[in-house]
Amino acid sequence: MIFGIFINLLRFSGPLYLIQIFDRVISSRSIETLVALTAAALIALVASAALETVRRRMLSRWSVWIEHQLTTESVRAGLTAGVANPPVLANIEKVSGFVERGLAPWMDVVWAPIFLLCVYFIHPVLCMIASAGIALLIGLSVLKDKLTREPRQAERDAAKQAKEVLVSADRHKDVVGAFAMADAIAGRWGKSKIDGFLQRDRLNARGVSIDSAIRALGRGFYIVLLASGIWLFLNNHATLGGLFAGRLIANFAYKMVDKAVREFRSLREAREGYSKIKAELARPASEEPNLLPGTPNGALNLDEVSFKHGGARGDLFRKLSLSLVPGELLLVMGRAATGKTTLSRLLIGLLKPRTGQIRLGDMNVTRLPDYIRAEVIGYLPQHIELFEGTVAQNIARFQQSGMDDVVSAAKIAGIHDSIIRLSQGYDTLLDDSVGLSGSERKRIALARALFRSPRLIVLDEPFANLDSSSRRTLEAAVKLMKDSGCSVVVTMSGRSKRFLGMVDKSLILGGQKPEFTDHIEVPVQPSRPELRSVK
Ligand SMILES: Nc1ncnc2c1ncn2[C@@H]1O[C@H](COP(=O)(O)OP(=O)(O)OP(=O)(O)O)[C@@H](O)[C@H]1O
Repeated sequence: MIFGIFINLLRFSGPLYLIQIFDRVISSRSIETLVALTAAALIALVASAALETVRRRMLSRWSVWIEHQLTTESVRAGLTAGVANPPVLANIEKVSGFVERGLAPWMDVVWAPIFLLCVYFIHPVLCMIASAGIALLIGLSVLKDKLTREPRQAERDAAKQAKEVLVSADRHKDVVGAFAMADAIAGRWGKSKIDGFLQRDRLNARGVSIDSAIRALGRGFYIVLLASGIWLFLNNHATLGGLFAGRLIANFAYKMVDKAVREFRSLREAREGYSKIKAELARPASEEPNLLPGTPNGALNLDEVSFKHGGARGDLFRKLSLSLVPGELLLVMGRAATGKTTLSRLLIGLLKPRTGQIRLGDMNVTRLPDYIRAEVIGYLPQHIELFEGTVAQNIARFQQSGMDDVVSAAKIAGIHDSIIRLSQGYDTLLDDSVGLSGSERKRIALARALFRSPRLIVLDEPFANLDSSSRRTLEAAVKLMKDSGCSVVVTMSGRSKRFLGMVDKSLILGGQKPEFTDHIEVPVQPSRPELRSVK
């Protein structure tokens, strides 16, 4: 704003120069005055340009600073909450974009009334014409914003939909190929694209006609102002210098308003974005982590844990209690959709129990800071996803790490030999060209779970789709983990007799007792969801 004061004060050098030239130099015919005035006007021009440059650089740096301060933290918070592209990012971009391009015109526009007041002192008629022109300009711009808002949003939605169709097709390209779905998907994409074109056409139809009216208004404003100035001059109501200076100042005011209203949409979007960011930042911070000195051991305790999925009618688990001492293995069995994955996600702290507590050692798992949780809990999800990056980066979870930890995890997971046979060994990039089998990918994911010897490891359906040799490797890995004092939770919907020899405790979900547990006495929990637990 301070820069704006000087930049706008310097603008008066032009009108003052005109008044002096027309009303003084022409009558006095003084060349010295002409040279001195011209030099002063040029100096003012250079000073104004320099100030404008500095102001722009400051605003652009400020905009980068805003993004830098907020985006990384927002992405981190979003990813922690399971959202890869949090909506707040778009709001941050709107605010920083406005600061870079729209803020200067909106700070300058407060000068428009001051300029109009100066025109009034030159002649009230000029001021009235200028004010009428500016009022018309504002009216047309508000109308344009109103008429184009809806088709603009519809066009954005259609473009987003078209993009999502392609992203989803890319993610499931095997299915697309196997079921010859290319035509159907191209059709869906084309429909969204055509919707987008139609909306853009509506947008253009409305926007273009108002834009033409605004352009015509600008030219008309120039002509009417000149004509009325000449009329005033001819009737001796204004001097020639006053006429040109008045026109120039009125033009400044009009241009300022014009620039500001062009940024009207970005001002509105930035304001909305800013309120959303503020609301996001004002959310109560999550409860303080219950940090205690030392690393938790692998003792796992579930104390009357109940859980309900958002939108579900009843609890999936009700008052579930169990405990594991370090080195014990809990086998969680149950048919499809009985809650094995949900329980795994509760144990690793990704879901929060509705009531009750899950503790690892003395720490409440759901309140553990992410970086500690990642150190002490390993997880093998049911559906394996590896990231674009090298094998070593995937195992080390993209953390800075020595190769010793990576190789040791790969060895326990039984994948070391396969990795060193790859063209670049641990530095091989895991992209589509790497021919890894499903079980090899699973073992890399297992190595990622075992990286730096966690205290609790949760394996969700690790035996699904494994051949007998891979099963044996996995069983050996589980045994090694148990022997090192790590608590292990394994979910399973099938049977594995060999594996049962290692199980210390088991939990049956869904009330259906698998036949291979006949020798175990199973107490039945009466309330829904028919949870049974056994020792
Ligand atoms: N995000 C969610 N929102 C609402 N309900 C969910 C959600 N995730 C899972 N469910 C429901 O919770 C129940 C348990 O699902 P879960 O995936 O935990 O079962 P599961 O035993 O692992 O199944 P499967 O063996 O088929 O993988 C199912 O009825 C499922 O529809």
